[in-house]
Amino acid sequence: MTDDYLMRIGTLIRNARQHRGWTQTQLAEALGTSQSAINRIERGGQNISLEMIARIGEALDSEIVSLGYAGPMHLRVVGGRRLSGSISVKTSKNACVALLCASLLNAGRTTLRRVARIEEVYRILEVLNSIGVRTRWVNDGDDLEITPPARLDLGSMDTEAARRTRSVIMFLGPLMHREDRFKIPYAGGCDLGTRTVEPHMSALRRYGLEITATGGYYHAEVDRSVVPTRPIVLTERGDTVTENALLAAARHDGVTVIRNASSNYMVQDLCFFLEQLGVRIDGIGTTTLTVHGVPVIDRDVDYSPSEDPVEAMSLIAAAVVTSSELTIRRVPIEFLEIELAVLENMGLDHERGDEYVADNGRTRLVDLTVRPSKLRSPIDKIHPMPFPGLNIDNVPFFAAIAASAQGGTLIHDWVYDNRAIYLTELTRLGAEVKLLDPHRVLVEGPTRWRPAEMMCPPALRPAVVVLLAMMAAEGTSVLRNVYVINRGYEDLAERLNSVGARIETFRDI
Ligand SMILES: CC(=O)N[C@H]1[C@@H](OP(=O)(O)OP(=O)(O)OC[C@H]2O[C@@H](n3ccc(=O)[nH]c3=O)[C@H](O)[C@@H]2O)O[C@H](CO)[C@@H](O)[C@@H]1O
Ligand SMILES: C=C(OP(=O)(O)O)C(=O)O
Repeated sequence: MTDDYLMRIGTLIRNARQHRGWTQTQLAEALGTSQSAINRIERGGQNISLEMIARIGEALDSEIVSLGYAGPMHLRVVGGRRLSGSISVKTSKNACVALLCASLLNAGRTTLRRVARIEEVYRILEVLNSIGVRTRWVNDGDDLEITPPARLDLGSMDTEAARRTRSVIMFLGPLMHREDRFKIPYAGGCDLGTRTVEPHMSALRRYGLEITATGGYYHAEVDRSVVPTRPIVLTERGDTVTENALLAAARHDGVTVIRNASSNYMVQDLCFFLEQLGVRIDGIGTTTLTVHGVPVIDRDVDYSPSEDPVEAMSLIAAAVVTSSELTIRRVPIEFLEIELAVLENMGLDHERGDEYVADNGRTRLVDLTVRPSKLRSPIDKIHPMPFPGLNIDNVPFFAAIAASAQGGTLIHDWVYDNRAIYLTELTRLGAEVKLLDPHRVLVEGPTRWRPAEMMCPPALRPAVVVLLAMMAAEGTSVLRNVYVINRGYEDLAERLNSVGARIETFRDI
């Protein structure tokens, strides 16, 4: 129990220190102690006095390191309120994590602008910091500066942080350029059922990377005599597998053709970033990418990842279920066109402003106003496809929207083994959601939402869907343990409150 308590305090201190952009040495200096003492404290290996906790809190100017903040975060939602005004979409989790991994390709300093301050980013930063990469938040904490060391200390990798994300799998591509042998922990993330890594292995094998998965680790060994002599054909058009293949190709001395590549938003952001690193890529936005690799990359670069289409979809769904008029700014329209076409057919009244370009200079954005509408169920089923299909991560939001519409909607989530089941949680808030089989739910609307007290489903998007339903339900609901939401959304409760929601954050002691 004591050990567990010390670990939790240690993690809070580490998070607060990284939030400030400080190294362990900087914090040690501020406290007049040694870096090794800070390291022990952060790992929960040292008894720590209340006075020391207070001093650390003061040094880091952090409310986080104060008593009463150690437990999991919960939300109390007073629902039935209309939203109004405007809210801006933040940069995407999935591009940010890919770019953080990609920064390992560069010996120079990488600056990423307006990086989403979300738990998934923090986990990858913890992993990067633990292996010796220096990262610091600059410009009032908006931007992130990343400088890798000449040699990584992979033996010290923070495996606990690594195991909490799926994204760590994208270390494979960059690390194979730096090490002949290395290991990374099995990738984790949401509980969505089995997620294969086989496509990653078969793509990277073409660069001589052999992986054996034993004892909770992927053990990787690189045979540098093996290089791709013909196009790499991905066995799945997956996002992170495409990114891994790109990361491998980026520093390969030659031209690689990647076929059946995902052309989804995070892949495009990664391509634009690689271009800044001097890697030429033909075919961005298509399923065939031709990468002209550069063996040594050493540049100070500055890149602005684009806005998150899934966050935009979440906000559209928030407006729909609460029957609100809401303007959503900075919507990456190219990645929401099918969703909007479906919603239009369901009767959604909305208006798009003129297009403008995102800070990456490439992605097209619009401001979108959603108005209260009488929706009817779609004639056909809702099902995702790799881009340019309806986004896989947007499917769960259609459950909440369908529950607000008149009639029955079939949602076919063929992609994940274990995600559709979480949509049945909406029944606890009054929706009629029937699980037909592990991949299909039938939603019968409209719903008279009612409040409930619930645990957060262990999957990001279904968890947000439950939160949205709570916002629609008149009365007070409680959603417990929302780490999974914070994994992908920055200050969601606070931002929704700024447009009229009433969501309070609280924690157990
Ligand atoms: C960090 C990151 O970017 N995560 C995203 C990425 O994860 P990521 O790219 O890691 O997704 P996975 O590789 O796990 O693919 C998701 C599921 O789709 C299946 N699959 C995928 C493509 C395909 O052509 N055929 C197929 O069957 C996979 O077997 C798996 O069951 O893509 C997912 C699908 O868009 C998103 O939910 C995640 O938010
Ligand atoms: C499933 C998701 O992400 P990840 O790949 O990070 O688990 C998601 O963003 O909905």
